[in-house]
Amino acid sequence: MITTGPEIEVVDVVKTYPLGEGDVVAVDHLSLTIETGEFVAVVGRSGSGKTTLLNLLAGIDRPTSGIVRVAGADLGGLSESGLAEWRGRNVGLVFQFFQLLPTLTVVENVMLPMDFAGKIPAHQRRDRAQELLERVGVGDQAGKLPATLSGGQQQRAAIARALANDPPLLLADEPTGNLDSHTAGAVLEVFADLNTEGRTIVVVTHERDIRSIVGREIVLADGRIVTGEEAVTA
Ligand SMILES: Nc1ncnc2c1ncn2[C@@H]1O[C@H](COP(=O)(O)OP(=O)(O)OP(=O)(O)O)[C@@H](O)[C@H]1O
Repeated sequence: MITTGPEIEVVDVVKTYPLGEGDVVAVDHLSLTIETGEFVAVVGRSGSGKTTLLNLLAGIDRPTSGIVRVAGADLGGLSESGLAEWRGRNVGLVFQFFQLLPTLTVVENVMLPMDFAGKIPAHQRRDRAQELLERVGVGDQAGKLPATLSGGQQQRAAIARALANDPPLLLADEPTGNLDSHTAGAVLEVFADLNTEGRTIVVVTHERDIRSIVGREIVLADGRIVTGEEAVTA
């Protein structure tokens, strides 16, 4: 994982969504830097812009204005296909509702991003997928269909899938939002372990205990980063 400069650099980014009676400003002149190897939580009330920010970092959305540099790339300079290729190699995504393909077995779900990116040689993919599933504690579930797993097991499988192409950066949007508190804590521990291996991790979350796990909390309110008193009440 050789990188130069910070893993993430956001400079004066604005994201607006057109709405009938005027634009919604989801991200409002936001700048931030996240260094390689950081574990950061993005918190804030519903509608504060957390998911929008994460989607900008993943290159799923493009900013209305401003610069987004992630994992060595200026995302504004990439075409749609360039973005998809960059994402496949550099970013692992984890979502609230796991989004495993229901007709593929768990191990096949983990192999899928390897097939798309072509970064891992074909003959290594199944063994690598199995190893990743074992790494996150669900190696014994590899041959099953996702629907037969518990929520926590499905999220572990989704994390293994996010690691498929060994990305330097993991982005997770409410990864524990659909789990009970005990299971949520265990899943957050998986992220913490992956962070100690040097991976940069950004998690959007509503978890109250997140501060004891992550290195830094970024508090959003109305599309801006807030600090001090403002952050406490946000
Ligand atoms: N596709 C869209 N079209 C129009 N408005 C949108 C769109 N996506 C988000 N918004 C608006 O942008 C603002 C920020 O939304 P966002 O989903 O980023 O917030 P959030 O902090 O992730 O909220 P939550 O915690 O509820 O998921 C909100 O006012 C939302 O209604």
